[in-house]
Amino acid sequence: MAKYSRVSGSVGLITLQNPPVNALSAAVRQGIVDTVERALSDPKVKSVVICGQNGIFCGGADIKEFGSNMSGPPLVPMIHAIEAANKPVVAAIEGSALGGGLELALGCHYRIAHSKARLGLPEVTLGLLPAAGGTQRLPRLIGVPAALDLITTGRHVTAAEALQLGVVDQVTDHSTVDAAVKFAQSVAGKPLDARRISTYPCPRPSDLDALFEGVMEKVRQSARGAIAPVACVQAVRAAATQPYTQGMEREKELMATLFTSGQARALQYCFFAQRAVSRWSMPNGARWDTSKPRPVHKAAVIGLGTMGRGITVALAQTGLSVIAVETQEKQLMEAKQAVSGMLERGAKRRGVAPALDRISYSRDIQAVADVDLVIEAVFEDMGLKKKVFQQLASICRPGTFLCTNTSALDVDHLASQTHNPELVVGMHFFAPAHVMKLLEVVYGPRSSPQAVATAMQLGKKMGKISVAVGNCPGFVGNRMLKPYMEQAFFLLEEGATPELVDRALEEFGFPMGVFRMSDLSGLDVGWRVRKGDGLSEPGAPSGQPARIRQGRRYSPLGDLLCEQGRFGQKTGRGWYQYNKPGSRVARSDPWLHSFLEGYRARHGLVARRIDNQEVLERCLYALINEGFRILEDGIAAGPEDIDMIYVFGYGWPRHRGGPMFYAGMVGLGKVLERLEHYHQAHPDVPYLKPCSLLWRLVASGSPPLHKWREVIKKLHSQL
Ligand SMILES: CC/C=C\CC(=O)SCCNC(=O)CCNC(=O)[C@H](O)C(C)(C)COP(=O)(O)OP(=O)(O)OC[C@H]1O[C@@H](n2cnc3c(N)ncnc32)[C@H](O)[C@@H]1OP(=O)(O)O
Repeated sequence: MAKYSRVSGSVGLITLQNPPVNALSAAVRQGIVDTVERALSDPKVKSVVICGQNGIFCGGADIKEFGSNMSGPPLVPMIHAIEAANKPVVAAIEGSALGGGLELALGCHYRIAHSKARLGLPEVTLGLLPAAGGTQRLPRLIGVPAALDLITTGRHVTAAEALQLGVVDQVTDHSTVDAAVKFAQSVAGKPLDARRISTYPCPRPSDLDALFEGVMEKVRQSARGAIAPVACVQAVRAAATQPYTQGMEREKELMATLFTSGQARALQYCFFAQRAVSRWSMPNGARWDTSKPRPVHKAAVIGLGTMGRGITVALAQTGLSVIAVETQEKQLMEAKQAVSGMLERGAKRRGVAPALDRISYSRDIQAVADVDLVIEAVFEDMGLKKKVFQQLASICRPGTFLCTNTSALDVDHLASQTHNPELVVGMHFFAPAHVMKLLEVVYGPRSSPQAVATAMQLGKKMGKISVAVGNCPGFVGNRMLKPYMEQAFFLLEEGATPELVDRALEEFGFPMGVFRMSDLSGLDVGWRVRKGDGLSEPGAPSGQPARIRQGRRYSPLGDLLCEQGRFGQKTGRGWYQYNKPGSRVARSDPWLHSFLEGYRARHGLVARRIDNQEVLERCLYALINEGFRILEDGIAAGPEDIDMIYVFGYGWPRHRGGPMFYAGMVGLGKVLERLEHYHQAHPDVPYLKPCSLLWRLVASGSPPLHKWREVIKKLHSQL
């Protein structure tokens, strides 16, 4: 919808009305067409202002409409009609002008923005391109290199940057609509030919071919198989090399391919899933909309290793007062220096003052007595964490939330060390904690809804995608990683190399394959966990075959590498070799290959040819199967939670939507059939046995992902 009024005697004011972001739904587009026509045909109206209600200009096309049959007037002719108008049209930009919203503004003759407004063409993040003339008008207005940057990254720019680039004509700190109306009056009757961007020649850089080749190369590398960024470059190239009308044809043609692509569906799913996970629920019925968080002004971090330092930085940058505790003097001094460095670098990047004075450091845990919330981040050892929780329970004032940063340990067991287990939750950060977007908020059976709500809200304030999950070994992310890694090890035993497995996963879109990732995070991490689980020697009972543990197939390959001191990048050797300890460039290691050959010979294993498809099916379907078990167990409330954990914490390619979405795209029947096939071939690998929820979903006709919750609910009610 769009409201029309006449203001200051001669200015037609069109206000877009579609809360919350004034998206360009069919009704809004119809409203714009009607009100523009009305303004242009009213002889009293000499100029026009377009604005959005509630302080936001326009969040772009209505993404919800993309999945359905589009009706209503199309954007392109609507924007052309505005540009062709014989009265000046001014866009008054408050809040956001994004996607189709900015394209609408580019069709106007002038743009005035509030200083706090953000502008951008984020279509690429939805698997699309700015197909309402954005790829053709923006390069004509601001030049090819700047347009390529905005269109291929989708980044939002501030009003100040938009002014500097020439996207807007004026920035105001006051009422944007008042400024636009005044401006519209001042330009009434002035010639408009020079204000129609589509008529501008596109500035042609002298090194056009080199420029586009360079950008295409960069985009291909960072896109990891995503098609939209490549199409964006092709569309801008058309603007630089062809007349406007032909450029528009090219834009339309490229958009047609993207619009119906699986990648666009996946990315648009991610857009909504990212927002859906904040509407959390627990199996006991507690929910985001009925649980009130308590404000947190002062927090404490216990333990200033890598994780504790990152968490301290993230809290301070959020504006909280932080007490950072480390009992070892040397560690404390080192941590203080490291935290200050991180804060200074972050502040420099963001052009703000570093939040150094928000942190006070202490060696004495008693210093946390009056904080609202504590995040314990000591070494991942249950004995040590228990001791800290017992201390916290006696030191902290009543009502203090006690959170543990653990990647796998039993949150409920820690809660039982305190007098108030309802105040305890897990906050599983990902390294580096001040950079990584994911936070798993882990509730135990006794965690109160208020504790969960408070941790979720704190995560949001810290700029994290917070996902509430139940308590089980590994929670969601690491629990699913186990079968994935296990399959990768088995593939090595059967004839693959780390290079082959990693290449398949990287071509799929992961930034790093499983072995390169393992070298980065350190092989000793998993070794410690396996030892704790009694899997790795010497915990395993003597006399049992080397490749069987606890009655199931086991690969000791990772343990054997650790026994050789090959912990990955930090020791300069792991699944790959590195120039020196700490170096990041992985090189193939002949030692590893002959080690694998020797291992296979010792165990009577005959190497066979393994292709990319088998790598993907075995690693990914085993991981997905565990995802279904997690849903079945009620550890995650829905598939969106799992998908966002994998997209934001584990490098799952966003254009593939997350593991559960991917399973739906492949077809649940196919996933089931391949799991059955592999389980028959490897009956001693329980992770390959299709779980009952997957069977049930297939039996109920493989419903679309948004209907899975109904099937899960039925399953739970029958248990
Ligand atoms: C021919 C094709 C031409 C054009 C193509 C396009 O224009 S594609 C769309 C391009 N636009 C975008 O990508 C912008 C997406 N929106 C945002 O980035 C943010 O929502 C925004 C506008 C910066 C506001 O952020 P804020 O944090 O304030 O709110 P939130 O993100 O939680 O959104 C609030 C609710 O609005 C829904 N929503 C937002 N944008 C759209 C949209 N374009 N279409 C439909 N719905 C949108 C969002 O899902 C939230 O809904 P809720 O139910 O509350 O979760």
